[in-house]
Amino acid sequence: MTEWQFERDQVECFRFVRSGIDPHSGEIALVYAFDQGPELVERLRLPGAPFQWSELQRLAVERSVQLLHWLAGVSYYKAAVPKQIQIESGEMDQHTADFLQQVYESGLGEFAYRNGLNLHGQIRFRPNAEVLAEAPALQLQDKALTAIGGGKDSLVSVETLRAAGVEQTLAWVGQAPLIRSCAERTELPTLQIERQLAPQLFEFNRRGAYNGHIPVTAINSAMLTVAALASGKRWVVFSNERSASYGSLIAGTGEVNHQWSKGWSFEQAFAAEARRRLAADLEYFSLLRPLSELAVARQFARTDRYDGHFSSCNRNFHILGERPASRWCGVCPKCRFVFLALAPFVSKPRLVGIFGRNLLDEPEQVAGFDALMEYQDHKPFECVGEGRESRAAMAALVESAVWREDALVARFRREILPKLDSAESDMSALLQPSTEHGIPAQIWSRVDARFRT
Ligand SMILES: CC(=O)N[C@H]1[C@@H](OP(=O)(O)OP(=O)(O)OC[C@H]2O[C@@H](n3ccc(=O)[nH]c3=O)[C@H](O)[C@@H]2O)O[C@H](CO)[C@@H](O)[C@@H]1O[C@H](C)C(=O)N[C@@H](C)C(=O)N[C@@H](CCC(=O)O)C(=O)O
Ligand SMILES: Nc1ncnc2c1ncn2[C@@H]1O[C@H](COP(=O)(O)OP(=O)(O)OP(=O)(O)O)[C@@H](O)[C@H]1O
Repeated sequence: MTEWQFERDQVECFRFVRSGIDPHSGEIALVYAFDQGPELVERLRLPGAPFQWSELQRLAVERSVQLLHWLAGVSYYKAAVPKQIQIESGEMDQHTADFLQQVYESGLGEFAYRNGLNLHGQIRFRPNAEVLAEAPALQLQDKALTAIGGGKDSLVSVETLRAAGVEQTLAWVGQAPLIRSCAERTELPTLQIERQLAPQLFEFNRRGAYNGHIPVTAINSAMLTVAALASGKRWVVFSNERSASYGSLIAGTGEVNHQWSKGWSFEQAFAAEARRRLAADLEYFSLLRPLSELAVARQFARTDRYDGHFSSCNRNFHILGERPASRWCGVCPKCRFVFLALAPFVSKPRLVGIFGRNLLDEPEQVAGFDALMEYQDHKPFECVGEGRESRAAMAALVESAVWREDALVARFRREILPKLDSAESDMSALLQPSTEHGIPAQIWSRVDARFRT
Protein backbone atom coordinates (compact mmCIF):
# COMPACT_ATOMS: atom_id res chain seq x y z
CA MET A 1 0.00 0.00 0.00
CA THR A 2 1.38 3.46 -0.85
CA GLU A 3 1.99 5.91 1.98
CA TRP A 4 -0.71 8.60 2.39
CA GLN A 5 0.43 12.00 1.14
CA PHE A 6 -1.33 15.32 1.66
CA GLU A 7 -2.79 16.38 -1.69
CA ARG A 8 -5.06 19.33 -1.02
CA ASP A 9 -7.52 18.76 -3.86
CA GLN A 10 -7.77 14.99 -3.29
CA VAL A 11 -8.89 15.20 0.33
CA GLU A 12 -12.51 14.11 0.83
CA CYS A 13 -13.12 14.17 4.55
CA PHE A 14 -12.00 16.00 7.68
CA ARG A 15 -12.30 13.82 10.79
CA PHE A 16 -12.67 14.83 14.44
CA VAL A 17 -11.09 11.64 15.79
CA ARG A 18 -11.03 12.10 19.60
CA SER A 19 -10.04 14.46 22.39
CA GLY A 20 -9.37 14.30 26.10
CA ILE A 21 -7.78 15.82 29.19
CA ASP A 22 -5.65 13.93 31.70
CA PRO A 23 -6.51 15.29 35.19
CA HIS A 24 -3.17 14.03 36.59
CA SER A 25 -0.98 16.02 34.17
CA GLY A 26 -3.34 18.68 32.79
CA GLU A 27 -2.44 17.51 29.26
CA ILE A 28 -5.05 17.95 26.56
CA ALA A 29 -4.92 16.11 23.24
CA LEU A 30 -7.06 17.14 20.27
CA VAL A 31 -6.88 14.56 17.49
CA TYR A 32 -7.91 15.09 13.85
CA ALA A 33 -7.23 13.43 10.48
CA PHE A 34 -7.87 13.87 6.78
CA ASP A 35 -9.26 10.71 5.15
CA GLN A 36 -6.99 7.79 6.12
CA GLY A 37 -4.01 10.09 6.73
CA PRO A 38 -1.94 10.28 9.92
CA GLU A 39 -3.45 11.51 13.16
CA LEU A 40 -2.92 15.24 13.60
CA VAL A 41 -2.51 15.81 17.33
CA GLU A 42 -2.67 19.30 18.82
CA ARG A 43 -1.41 19.34 22.42
CA LEU A 44 -2.11 21.78 25.23
CA ARG A 45 -1.17 21.75 28.89
CA LEU A 46 -3.21 23.31 31.65
CA PRO A 47 -1.18 24.21 34.75
CA GLY A 48 -2.46 23.35 38.23
CA ALA A 49 -2.57 19.53 37.87
CA PRO A 50 -3.30 17.12 39.45
CA PHE A 51 -6.93 18.22 39.45
CA GLN A 52 -9.53 16.95 41.84
CA TRP A 53 -12.98 17.61 40.47
CA SER A 54 -16.46 16.74 41.62
CA GLU A 55 -18.36 14.48 39.22
CA LEU A 56 -20.33 17.44 37.83
CA GLN A 57 -17.20 19.51 37.38
CA ARG A 58 -15.40 16.64 35.63
CA LEU A 59 -18.28 16.33 33.19
CA ALA A 60 -18.24 20.07 32.49
CA VAL A 61 -14.46 20.10 31.94
CA GLU A 62 -14.66 17.14 29.57
CA ARG A 63 -17.45 18.77 27.60
CA SER A 64 -15.45 22.01 27.39
CA VAL A 65 -12.50 20.06 25.97
CA GLN A 66 -14.91 18.59 23.45
CA LEU A 67 -16.05 22.08 22.44
CA LEU A 68 -12.40 23.18 22.19
CA HIS A 69 -11.71 20.16 19.95
CA TRP A 70 -14.47 21.20 17.58
CA LEU A 71 -13.41 24.86 17.48
CA ALA A 72 -9.64 24.29 17.24
CA GLY A 73 -10.25 21.94 14.30
CA VAL A 74 -10.57 25.02 12.09
CA SER A 75 -6.74 25.30 11.88
CA TYR A 76 -6.56 21.87 10.18
CA TYR A 77 -9.87 21.87 8.31
CA LYS A 78 -8.79 25.02 6.47
CA ALA A 79 -5.77 23.23 4.96
CA ALA A 80 -8.03 21.43 2.46
CA VAL A 81 -11.64 22.57 3.16
CA PRO A 82 -13.07 19.17 2.16
CA LYS A 83 -16.79 18.72 1.59
CA GLN A 84 -17.30 16.13 4.33
CA ILE A 85 -16.88 16.59 8.06
CA GLN A 86 -17.05 13.49 10.25
CA ILE A 87 -17.57 13.55 14.03
CA GLU A 88 -16.09 10.37 15.53
CA SER A 89 -16.22 11.28 19.21
CA GLY A 90 -18.61 13.22 21.40
CA GLU A 91 -22.30 13.93 21.06
CA MET A 92 -23.31 16.89 18.93
CA ASP A 93 -26.88 18.12 18.67
CA GLN A 94 -28.39 20.51 16.12
CA HIS A 95 -27.72 23.61 18.29
CA THR A 96 -24.02 22.86 18.53
CA ALA A 97 -23.82 21.95 14.84
CA ASP A 98 -25.41 25.30 13.91
CA PHE A 99 -23.03 27.14 16.23
CA LEU A 100 -19.96 25.48 14.70
CA GLN A 101 -21.22 26.09 11.19
CA GLN A 102 -21.52 29.78 12.00
CA VAL A 103 -18.03 29.96 13.50
CA TYR A 104 -16.36 28.12 10.63
CA GLU A 105 -18.19 30.01 7.90
CA SER A 106 -17.88 33.53 9.35
CA GLY A 107 -14.53 32.96 11.06
CA LEU A 108 -13.03 31.80 7.76
CA GLY A 109 -14.52 34.79 5.88
CA GLU A 110 -11.20 36.52 5.23
CA PHE A 111 -9.53 33.17 4.49
CA ALA A 112 -12.19 32.35 1.88
CA TYR A 113 -12.03 35.81 0.30
CA ARG A 114 -8.25 35.75 -0.03
CA ASN A 115 -8.22 32.21 -1.42
CA GLY A 116 -11.02 32.90 -3.87
CA LEU A 117 -13.25 30.27 -2.23
CA ASN A 118 -16.98 30.43 -1.67
CA LEU A 119 -17.73 28.67 1.61
CA HIS A 120 -21.27 29.98 2.07
CA GLY A 121 -23.50 27.02 2.90
CA GLN A 122 -20.65 24.62 2.13
CA ILE A 123 -19.50 23.76 5.65
CA ARG A 124 -21.81 21.18 7.22
CA PHE A 125 -21.59 19.77 10.72
CA ARG A 126 -24.05 16.89 11.02
CA PRO A 127 -25.57 16.27 14.48
CA ASN A 128 -25.23 12.76 15.86
CA ALA A 129 -27.66 13.23 18.78
CA GLU A 130 -31.14 14.55 19.58
CA VAL A 131 -31.28 17.86 21.48
CA LEU A 132 -29.00 17.33 24.49
CA ALA A 133 -29.80 18.18 28.10
CA GLU A 134 -28.90 21.62 29.42
CA ALA A 135 -25.97 21.81 31.84
CA PRO A 136 -26.59 22.39 35.56
CA ALA A 137 -25.09 25.26 37.57
CA LEU A 138 -21.78 24.34 39.17
CA GLN A 139 -21.73 26.89 42.02
CA LEU A 140 -18.77 28.59 40.36
CA GLN A 141 -16.96 31.25 42.38
CA ASP A 142 -17.22 34.99 41.64
CA LYS A 143 -13.68 35.14 40.23
CA ALA A 144 -12.45 36.21 36.81
CA LEU A 145 -10.10 34.46 34.43
CA THR A 146 -8.97 37.39 32.32
CA ALA A 147 -7.42 36.75 28.90
CA ILE A 148 -4.23 38.70 28.33
CA GLY A 149 -2.80 39.19 24.84
CA GLY A 150 0.12 41.55 25.45
CA GLY A 151 -1.64 44.52 23.83
CA LYS A 152 -3.42 47.57 25.19
CA ASP A 153 -6.94 46.10 25.25
CA SER A 154 -6.49 43.35 27.80
CA LEU A 155 -4.41 45.66 29.99
CA VAL A 156 -7.34 48.09 30.08
CA SER A 157 -9.57 45.24 31.28
CA VAL A 158 -7.04 44.15 33.88
CA GLU A 159 -6.83 47.65 35.35
CA THR A 160 -10.60 48.16 35.14
CA LEU A 161 -11.31 44.93 37.03
CA ARG A 162 -8.58 45.77 39.54
CA ALA A 163 -10.18 49.18 40.20
CA ALA A 164 -13.57 47.47 40.54
CA GLY A 165 -12.19 45.08 43.18
CA VAL A 166 -12.81 41.92 41.12
CA GLU A 167 -10.51 39.02 42.00
CA GLN A 168 -8.76 37.89 38.81
CA THR A 169 -6.17 35.51 37.39
CA LEU A 170 -4.59 36.41 34.05
CA ALA A 171 -4.46 33.65 31.46
CA TRP A 172 -2.91 33.24 28.04
CA VAL A 173 -2.42 30.54 25.45
CA GLY A 174 0.97 29.95 23.89
CA GLN A 175 4.57 30.79 24.56
CA ALA A 176 4.89 34.50 23.61
CA PRO A 177 7.48 36.13 25.95
CA LEU A 178 5.83 39.52 25.47
CA ILE A 179 2.56 38.31 26.99
CA ARG A 180 4.42 36.86 29.95
CA SER A 181 6.26 40.15 30.46
CA CYS A 182 2.99 42.13 30.53
CA ALA A 183 1.31 39.57 32.78
CA GLU A 184 4.18 39.70 35.27
CA ARG A 185 4.12 43.47 35.23
CA THR A 186 0.55 43.39 36.58
CA GLU A 187 1.75 41.51 39.72
CA LEU A 188 -1.47 39.47 39.62
CA PRO A 189 -1.77 35.64 39.63
CA THR A 190 -1.11 34.18 36.16
CA LEU A 191 -1.87 31.00 34.25
CA GLN A 192 -0.06 30.08 31.03
CA ILE A 193 -1.56 27.40 28.82
CA GLU A 194 1.04 25.75 26.62
CA ARG A 195 -0.09 24.95 23.09
CA GLN A 196 1.50 23.05 20.24
CA LEU A 197 -0.14 22.71 16.87
CA ALA A 198 0.14 19.32 15.16
CA PRO A 199 3.55 19.46 13.42
CA GLN A 200 2.15 18.03 10.16
CA LEU A 201 0.25 21.28 9.56
CA PHE A 202 3.51 23.03 8.68
CA GLU A 203 4.44 20.17 6.34
CA PHE A 204 0.98 20.44 4.70
CA ASN A 205 1.57 24.18 4.27
CA ARG A 206 4.79 23.40 2.39
CA ARG A 207 2.83 20.94 0.22
CA GLY A 208 0.34 23.58 -0.91
CA ALA A 209 -2.36 23.53 1.77
CA TYR A 210 -4.79 26.39 1.77
CA ASN A 211 -3.59 28.93 4.30
CA GLY A 212 -4.93 32.14 5.78
CA HIS A 213 -6.49 33.68 8.83
CA ILE A 214 -8.46 31.56 11.29
CA PRO A 215 -10.78 32.72 14.12
CA VAL A 216 -8.08 32.48 16.76
CA THR A 217 -10.11 34.27 19.43
CA ALA A 218 -12.71 31.49 19.24
CA ILE A 219 -9.97 28.95 20.04
CA ASN A 220 -8.55 31.06 22.88
CA SER A 221 -12.06 31.56 24.27
CA ALA A 222 -12.68 27.82 24.37
CA MET A 223 -9.29 27.20 25.94
CA LEU A 224 -9.85 29.73 28.70
CA THR A 225 -13.27 28.25 29.32
CA VAL A 226 -11.66 24.86 29.96
CA ALA A 227 -9.29 26.55 32.42
CA ALA A 228 -12.09 28.44 34.18
CA LEU A 229 -14.17 25.30 34.68
CA ALA A 230 -11.13 23.33 35.82
CA SER A 231 -10.49 25.94 38.54
CA GLY A 232 -14.12 26.73 39.41
CA LYS A 233 -14.22 30.35 38.15
CA ARG A 234 -17.44 31.96 36.97
CA TRP A 235 -16.19 34.76 34.71
CA VAL A 236 -14.20 34.31 31.49
CA VAL A 237 -13.26 37.84 30.50
CA PHE A 238 -12.09 38.94 27.07
CA SER A 239 -11.29 42.45 25.87
CA ASN A 240 -12.96 42.77 22.51
CA GLU A 241 -14.11 46.27 21.76
CA ARG A 242 -17.28 47.37 19.97
CA SER A 243 -15.31 48.21 16.81
CA ALA A 244 -14.34 44.54 16.37
CA SER A 245 -17.87 43.79 15.16
CA TYR A 246 -17.30 45.78 11.95
CA GLY A 247 -15.35 44.35 9.02
CA SER A 248 -13.80 45.71 5.87
CA LEU A 249 -16.19 46.68 3.09
CA ILE A 250 -14.90 45.11 -0.11
CA ALA A 251 -16.28 46.33 -3.42
CA GLY A 252 -18.17 43.50 -5.14
CA THR A 253 -17.94 41.20 -2.11
CA GLY A 254 -19.47 42.96 0.87
CA GLU A 255 -18.26 42.90 4.46
CA VAL A 256 -15.32 40.67 5.38
CA ASN A 257 -14.38 40.77 9.04
CA HIS A 258 -10.81 39.71 9.87
CA GLN A 259 -11.66 39.74 13.55
CA TRP A 260 -15.08 38.04 13.39
CA SER A 261 -14.46 35.94 16.51
CA LYS A 262 -13.78 39.14 18.44
CA GLY A 263 -17.21 40.49 17.44
CA TRP A 264 -20.54 40.63 19.26
CA SER A 265 -22.15 37.82 17.21
CA PHE A 266 -19.46 35.36 18.27
CA GLU A 267 -19.55 36.54 21.87
CA GLN A 268 -23.30 35.97 22.16
CA ALA A 269 -23.21 32.60 20.40
CA PHE A 270 -20.26 31.25 22.41
CA ALA A 271 -21.65 32.50 25.74
CA ALA A 272 -24.99 30.81 25.00
CA GLU A 273 -23.38 27.52 23.97
CA ALA A 274 -21.15 27.49 27.08
CA ARG A 275 -24.11 28.19 29.39
CA ARG A 276 -26.28 25.62 27.66
CA ARG A 277 -23.84 22.71 27.50
CA LEU A 278 -21.07 23.38 30.03
CA ALA A 279 -22.32 25.19 33.15
CA ALA A 280 -25.46 27.28 33.61
CA ASP A 281 -23.55 29.74 35.83
CA LEU A 282 -20.52 30.27 33.57
CA GLU A 283 -20.34 33.82 32.16
CA TYR A 284 -18.20 34.50 29.09
CA PHE A 285 -18.11 38.14 28.07
CA SER A 286 -16.00 40.97 26.75
CA LEU A 287 -15.50 43.76 29.26
CA LEU A 288 -14.68 46.26 26.48
CA ARG A 289 -17.71 45.50 24.27
CA PRO A 290 -19.39 48.87 25.04
CA LEU A 291 -16.26 50.80 24.00
CA SER A 292 -14.92 51.95 20.65
CA GLU A 293 -11.19 51.59 19.98
CA LEU A 294 -10.80 55.30 20.74
CA ALA A 295 -12.53 54.88 24.09
CA VAL A 296 -10.20 51.95 24.87
CA ALA A 297 -7.21 54.13 23.95
CA ARG A 298 -8.46 56.81 26.32
CA GLN A 299 -8.67 54.22 29.11
CA PHE A 300 -5.18 52.92 28.30
CA ALA A 301 -3.75 56.42 28.63
CA ARG A 302 -4.70 56.48 32.34
CA THR A 303 -1.49 54.70 33.37
CA ASP A 304 2.02 54.45 31.94
CA ARG A 305 2.72 51.27 33.90
CA TYR A 306 2.89 49.10 30.74
CA ASP A 307 4.54 51.52 28.31
CA GLY A 308 7.83 49.61 28.34
CA HIS A 309 6.19 46.17 28.11
CA PHE A 310 3.11 46.06 25.89
CA SER A 311 2.75 45.78 22.13
CA SER A 312 -0.19 45.40 19.77
CA CYS A 313 2.07 44.56 16.81
CA ASN A 314 1.30 41.01 15.66
CA ARG A 315 4.93 40.39 14.67
CA ASN A 316 5.52 39.45 18.29
CA PHE A 317 3.21 36.47 18.14
CA HIS A 318 4.52 34.18 15.39
CA ILE A 319 4.88 30.53 16.34
CA LEU A 320 7.86 29.95 14.09
CA GLY A 321 10.81 32.20 13.33
CA GLU A 322 12.81 34.76 15.24
CA ARG A 323 11.48 37.29 17.72
CA PRO A 324 11.48 40.84 16.33
CA ALA A 325 14.21 43.19 17.57
CA SER A 326 11.69 45.87 18.42
CA ARG A 327 8.26 45.46 20.04
CA TRP A 328 6.72 47.78 17.43
CA CYS A 329 7.59 47.29 13.74
CA GLY A 330 6.14 50.74 13.06
CA VAL A 331 4.98 49.91 9.53
CA CYS A 332 2.00 47.57 9.93
CA PRO A 333 -1.69 48.54 10.20
CA LYS A 334 -1.83 47.72 13.92
CA CYS A 335 1.20 49.89 14.75
CA ARG A 336 -0.24 52.75 12.69
CA PHE A 337 -3.68 52.45 14.21
CA VAL A 338 -2.54 52.19 17.83
CA PHE A 339 -0.25 55.21 17.35
CA LEU A 340 -3.10 57.22 15.87
CA ALA A 341 -5.67 56.12 18.47
CA LEU A 342 -3.40 56.94 21.40
CA ALA A 343 -2.18 60.29 20.02
CA PRO A 344 -5.23 62.34 21.18
CA PHE A 345 -4.91 60.97 24.74
CA VAL A 346 -1.20 60.50 25.47
CA SER A 347 1.46 63.20 25.56
CA LYS A 348 3.59 63.34 22.41
CA PRO A 349 6.91 62.56 24.19
CA ARG A 350 5.29 59.55 25.90
CA LEU A 351 3.88 58.19 22.63
CA VAL A 352 7.08 58.72 20.65
CA GLY A 353 8.91 57.08 23.56
CA ILE A 354 6.67 53.97 23.34
CA PHE A 355 7.18 53.53 19.57
CA GLY A 356 10.71 54.93 19.33
CA ARG A 357 9.56 57.12 16.40
CA ASN A 358 6.79 59.45 15.25
CA LEU A 359 4.70 57.55 12.70
CA LEU A 360 2.61 60.63 11.91
CA ASP A 361 5.65 62.45 10.62
CA GLU A 362 6.65 59.76 8.11
CA PRO A 363 5.20 60.80 4.71
CA GLU A 364 6.01 57.37 3.21
CA GLN A 365 3.26 55.90 5.43
CA VAL A 366 0.51 57.93 3.74
CA ALA A 367 -1.14 54.97 1.97
CA GLY A 368 -1.23 52.98 5.21
CA PHE A 369 -2.98 55.77 7.10
CA ASP A 370 -5.37 56.36 4.18
CA ALA A 371 -6.49 52.73 4.40
CA LEU A 372 -7.18 53.15 8.13
CA MET A 373 -9.38 56.14 7.26
CA GLU A 374 -11.03 54.18 4.43
CA TYR A 375 -9.87 56.89 2.07
CA GLN A 376 -9.16 55.54 -1.43
CA ASP A 377 -8.82 52.03 0.05
CA HIS A 378 -10.65 49.56 2.32
CA LYS A 379 -9.92 49.04 6.01
CA PRO A 380 -6.96 46.65 6.37
CA PHE A 381 -7.52 43.01 7.38
CA GLU A 382 -6.25 43.54 10.89
CA CYS A 383 -7.62 44.37 14.34
CA VAL A 384 -7.92 48.09 13.76
CA GLY A 385 -10.74 50.50 14.55
CA GLU A 386 -13.44 51.72 12.21
CA GLY A 387 -12.57 54.21 9.48
CA ARG A 388 -14.62 56.90 11.22
CA GLU A 389 -12.52 56.45 14.38
CA SER A 390 -9.29 57.04 12.47
CA ARG A 391 -10.80 60.09 10.77
CA ALA A 392 -12.02 61.50 14.09
CA ALA A 393 -8.62 60.92 15.72
CA MET A 394 -6.86 62.73 12.86
CA ALA A 395 -9.36 65.59 13.10
CA ALA A 396 -8.62 65.91 16.82
CA LEU A 397 -4.89 66.13 16.07
CA VAL A 398 -5.51 68.95 13.59
CA GLU A 399 -6.73 70.95 16.59
CA SER A 400 -3.58 70.20 18.59
CA ALA A 401 -0.63 72.57 18.32
CA VAL A 402 1.83 69.74 19.03
CA TRP A 403 0.61 67.48 16.22
CA ARG A 404 -0.86 69.69 13.49
CA GLU A 405 2.40 70.33 11.62
CA ASP A 406 3.39 66.66 11.40
CA ALA A 407 3.41 65.47 7.78
CA LEU A 408 0.38 63.16 7.85
CA VAL A 409 -1.77 65.40 10.03
CA ALA A 410 -1.03 68.42 7.81
CA ARG A 411 -1.85 66.39 4.71
CA PHE A 412 -5.14 65.21 6.30
CA ARG A 413 -6.03 68.85 7.07
CA ARG A 414 -5.35 69.92 3.47
CA GLU A 415 -6.74 66.99 1.54
CA ILE A 416 -9.27 64.96 3.51
CA LEU A 417 -10.79 67.16 6.21
CA PRO A 418 -12.47 69.57 3.77
CA LYS A 419 -14.36 66.62 2.24
CA LEU A 420 -15.76 65.42 5.57
CA ASP A 421 -19.08 66.14 7.18
CA SER A 422 -18.47 68.15 10.38
CA ALA A 423 -20.02 65.32 12.49
CA GLU A 424 -17.18 63.09 11.24
CA SER A 425 -14.63 65.19 13.09
CA ASP A 426 -16.44 65.00 16.41
CA MET A 427 -14.86 62.38 18.62
CA SER A 428 -17.17 62.79 21.63
CA ALA A 429 -19.96 60.54 20.31
CA LEU A 430 -17.42 57.78 19.68
CA LEU A 431 -16.26 57.92 23.29
CA GLN A 432 -19.69 57.13 24.76
CA PRO A 433 -20.14 53.53 26.00
CA SER A 434 -22.93 51.70 24.18
CA THR A 435 -25.58 49.58 25.85
CA GLU A 436 -24.96 46.46 23.75
CA HIS A 437 -22.81 44.15 25.86
CA GLY A 438 -22.91 40.95 27.90
CA ILE A 439 -21.21 42.22 31.06
CA PRO A 440 -22.89 40.77 34.18
CA ALA A 441 -24.83 43.45 36.09
CA GLN A 442 -22.71 42.82 39.19
CA ILE A 443 -19.58 43.92 37.29
CA TRP A 444 -21.16 46.55 35.05
CA SER A 445 -22.37 48.55 38.05
CA ARG A 446 -18.73 48.80 39.20
CA VAL A 447 -17.17 49.82 35.85
CA ASP A 448 -19.82 51.96 34.15
CA ALA A 449 -18.70 55.29 35.68
CA ARG A 450 -15.02 54.67 34.89
CA PHE A 451 -15.85 53.99 31.23
CA ARG A 452 -17.42 57.45 30.93
CA THR A 453 -14.24 59.41 31.73
C1 LIG B 1 1.28 36.03 14.49
C2 LIG B 1 0.34 36.17 13.34
O1 LIG B 1 -0.13 37.26 13.09
N1 LIG B 1 0.10 35.07 12.63
C3 LIG B 1 -0.79 35.08 11.50
C4 LIG B 1 0.03 34.79 10.25
O2 LIG B 1 0.67 33.52 10.43
P1 LIG B 1 2.17 33.20 10.10
O3 LIG B 1 2.26 32.08 9.14
O4 LIG B 1 2.84 34.46 9.62
O5 LIG B 1 2.79 32.78 11.49
P2 LIG B 1 2.25 31.91 12.69
O6 LIG B 1 1.25 32.64 13.52
O7 LIG B 1 3.48 31.49 13.35
O8 LIG B 1 1.48 30.67 12.10
C5 LIG B 1 2.13 29.58 11.45
C6 LIG B 1 1.10 28.74 10.72
O9 LIG B 1 0.20 28.16 11.65
C7 LIG B 1 -1.14 28.46 11.30
N2 LIG B 1 -1.92 28.61 12.53
C8 LIG B 1 -1.41 29.35 13.57
C9 LIG B 1 -2.13 29.45 14.73
C10 LIG B 1 -3.38 28.82 14.83
O10 LIG B 1 -4.09 28.90 15.86
N3 LIG B 1 -3.83 28.09 13.78
C11 LIG B 1 -3.13 27.98 12.63
O11 LIG B 1 -3.59 27.30 11.69
C12 LIG B 1 -1.08 29.74 10.48
O12 LIG B 1 -2.16 29.83 9.60
C13 LIG B 1 0.24 29.55 9.75
O13 LIG B 1 0.02 28.75 8.63
O14 LIG B 1 -0.79 34.68 9.14
C14 LIG B 1 -1.79 33.63 9.27
C15 LIG B 1 -2.53 33.58 7.97
O15 LIG B 1 -3.17 34.77 7.72
C16 LIG B 1 -2.70 33.95 10.46
O16 LIG B 1 -3.66 32.92 10.62
C17 LIG B 1 -1.83 34.03 11.71
O17 LIG B 1 -2.65 34.44 12.81
C18 LIG B 1 -2.50 33.62 13.99
C19 LIG B 1 -3.60 32.57 13.99
C20 LIG B 1 -2.66 34.48 15.21
O18 LIG B 1 -2.52 34.00 16.33
N4 LIG B 1 -2.94 35.73 15.02
C21 LIG B 1 -3.22 36.68 16.08
C22 LIG B 1 -1.99 37.50 16.44
C23 LIG B 1 -4.29 37.57 15.51
O19 LIG B 1 -4.35 37.79 14.31
N5 LIG B 1 -5.19 38.02 16.31
C24 LIG B 1 -6.29 38.70 15.75
C25 LIG B 1 -7.50 38.51 16.59
C26 LIG B 1 -8.77 38.35 15.71
C27 LIG B 1 -9.30 36.99 15.49
O20 LIG B 1 -9.75 36.32 16.44
O21 LIG B 1 -9.37 36.55 14.33
C28 LIG B 1 -5.81 40.10 15.40
O22 LIG B 1 -5.00 40.71 16.15
O23 LIG B 1 -6.15 40.57 14.31
N1 LIG C 1 -2.37 34.26 23.36
C1 LIG C 1 -3.54 34.62 23.87
N2 LIG C 1 -4.12 33.88 24.83
C2 LIG C 1 -5.32 34.21 25.37
N3 LIG C 1 -6.00 35.29 25.00
C3 LIG C 1 -5.46 36.07 24.05
C4 LIG C 1 -4.22 35.79 23.44
N4 LIG C 1 -3.95 36.76 22.52
C5 LIG C 1 -4.98 37.61 22.57
N5 LIG C 1 -5.87 37.21 23.50
C6 LIG C 1 -7.13 37.85 23.86
O1 LIG C 1 -7.93 37.96 22.70
C7 LIG C 1 -8.60 39.20 22.68
C8 LIG C 1 -8.25 39.92 21.40
O2 LIG C 1 -6.86 40.11 21.31
P1 LIG C 1 -6.23 41.52 20.93
O3 LIG C 1 -4.92 41.26 20.28
O4 LIG C 1 -7.21 42.39 20.25
O5 LIG C 1 -6.04 42.16 22.38
P2 LIG C 1 -4.82 42.78 23.11
O6 LIG C 1 -3.59 42.00 22.78
O7 LIG C 1 -5.17 42.87 24.53
O8 LIG C 1 -4.78 44.28 22.56
P3 LIG C 1 -4.38 44.92 21.15
O9 LIG C 1 -5.67 45.05 20.38
O10 LIG C 1 -3.78 46.20 21.53
O11 LIG C 1 -3.43 43.97 20.48
C9 LIG C 1 -8.19 39.93 23.96
O12 LIG C 1 -9.14 39.66 24.95
C10 LIG C 1 -6.90 39.28 24.34
O13 LIG C 1 -6.70 39.27 25.73
